[in-house]
Amino acid sequence: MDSNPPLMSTYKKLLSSPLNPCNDLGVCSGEECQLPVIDLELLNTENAEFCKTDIAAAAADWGFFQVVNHGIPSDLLDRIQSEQVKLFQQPFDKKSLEFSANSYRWGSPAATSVHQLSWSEAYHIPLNQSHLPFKQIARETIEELAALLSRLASLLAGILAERLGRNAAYLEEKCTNETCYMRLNHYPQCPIPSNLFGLVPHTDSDFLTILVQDQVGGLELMKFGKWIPVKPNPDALVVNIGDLFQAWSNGVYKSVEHRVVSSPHHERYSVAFFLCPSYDTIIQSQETETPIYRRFSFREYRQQVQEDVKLIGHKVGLARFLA
Ligand SMILES: O=C(O)CCC(=O)C(=O)O
Ligand SMILES: [Fe+2]
Repeated sequence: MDSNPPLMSTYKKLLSSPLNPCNDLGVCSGEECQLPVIDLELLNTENAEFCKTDIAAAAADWGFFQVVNHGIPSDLLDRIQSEQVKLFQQPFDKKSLEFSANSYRWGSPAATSVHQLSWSEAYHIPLNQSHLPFKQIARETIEELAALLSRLASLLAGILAERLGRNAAYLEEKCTNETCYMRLNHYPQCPIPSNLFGLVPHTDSDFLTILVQDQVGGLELMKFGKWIPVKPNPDALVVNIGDLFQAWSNGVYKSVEHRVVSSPHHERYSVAFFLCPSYDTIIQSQETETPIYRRFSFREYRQQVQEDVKLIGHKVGLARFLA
């Protein structure tokens, strides 16, 4: 019994349509880049202030950076990886029958063009649930990782807030398990020779995201108008700024577009942690600044994103919230 979702048969028509050539996705052949690497151990030394400055500079220049000495034990990362393999290796029928559309996604249900097609499957794990939507994965492993990533995300968000001269405790107070979530991603090997998207280009609708990825590669980010592949670093986690931080920082920190390109040779796994505030949190820049964006609540933002995806097939994001 096959464990991979029936992506090929479902999208056969779309993939063979001459109106939809899949060789023009702008898949990059550019050089892999080494994102800024921040050694978090420095926060415990007399160089802590330099380290914080580097974090804020990376968030402003790149919107993406890597962290090493991040405090997540490597054996926990190994454990989550093998749990994830076990979970996705279950027969597809079981995965699709057992889990609601809210907790399991495969492909791109609404895709009408290859540009909207994601060659992947994913589990959504809200942290406010006392039970996981599935029994097949060790709950303790997920909870252990979620707790550590949540602490790390708060630490980084606090530093980024402080560097803006804003109250560092504010984000900690607003971003609780009530709305934060994790996503387990699986990108099956893709037999189409001209690579398709594993995950379509997007920005994240949160304050910041922490990504645990394996060594396969495929993540790319937009910089200087070009797609740049991120070289996996076995010791590092990838951090990226989301839309809410871009708005809250009045454009200082950048929510950068990113995507995953599928591989014809390897499958790939990743885990993402999304730092989100409670739904009624108001996102606004400091009063002393001329705002780029109008003030909005996280609830309003999420609803608008969902509405846009439903009505026009993609997220518009912050461009809808200009002042
Ligand atoms: O798997 C990856 O490398 C990126 C995942 C991602 O961007 C997301 O889940 O929002
Ligand atoms: Fe993302």
